[in-house]
Amino acid sequence: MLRVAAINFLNPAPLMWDFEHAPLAQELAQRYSLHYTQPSQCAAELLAGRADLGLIPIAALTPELAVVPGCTIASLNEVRSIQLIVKSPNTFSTVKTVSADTASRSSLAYAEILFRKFASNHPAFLPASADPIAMLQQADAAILIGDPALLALERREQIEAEVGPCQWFDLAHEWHIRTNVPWVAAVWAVRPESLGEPRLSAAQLVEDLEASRNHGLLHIEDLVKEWAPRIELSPAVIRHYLSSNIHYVLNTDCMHAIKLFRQYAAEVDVLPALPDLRLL
Ligand SMILES: C=C(O[C@@H]1C=C(C(=O)O)C=C[C@H]1O)C(=O)O
Repeated sequence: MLRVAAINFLNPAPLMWDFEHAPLAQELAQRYSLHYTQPSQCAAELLAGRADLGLIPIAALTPELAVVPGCTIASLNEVRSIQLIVKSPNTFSTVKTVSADTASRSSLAYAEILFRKFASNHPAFLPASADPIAMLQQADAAILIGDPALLALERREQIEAEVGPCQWFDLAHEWHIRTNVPWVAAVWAVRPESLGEPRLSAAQLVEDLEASRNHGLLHIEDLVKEWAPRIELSPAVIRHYLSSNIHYVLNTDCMHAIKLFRQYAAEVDVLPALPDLRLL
């Protein structure tokens, strides 16, 4: 059994289709045991050896882990679910404090790169839970990721009525316009020693994950129906998010983007260098 750390946000739902739906869920349950948690926690579990496979932030990749080819959580331009909210009249270059959701790893490093490399600013990051009003009451800016960011966008007027006018930046878009590469958040990473006879082969793993993603993308309408009662977002927003905001294919542009992200993150001293990306 491969122990899998998965994320319980809306965006990985298409990747998880076969694991959560008939007809393949039962068969996959013989090869994989799933456990859902937050992105930062997935990485911690994989690195601590409590999981063998995890959907992990690219900020958490280390030389010991191999990237599984095929799937990713990325965005080609606007992602919606990663918001940097800046209280006016501050801008990228004047913000001094950023209240940041600790569920995130990649997004925080992207924000640090945007501040340090592209705005010559070095604000302090204050860890916080994902409550936009409380966050903006204690800092010049806030970073929200995942479902709380999507929900905050819907409550924008109410939030600004409490904390004053703000500028809302989509971090994937901000990264893309400065670098011209996709914004990549997460990949499936595996501890390579957990694969092979008599356990699962690498080829079977790649096949299972890609098939699940492909089936998920063919069932976007079913996912919209499943998620609409679970989250306060309109079916149209969920549909657009799953079919247009998030990009699920780990292509060569995304691989290049991961390398560029890690190179910049090392340059501005946010993450250790990762010169050789290990692919399964
Ligand atoms: C796009 C998103 O991707 C997530 C963001 C991550 C991060 O910032 O570390 C990690 C995993 C992804 O599921 C999101 O949740 O909004």
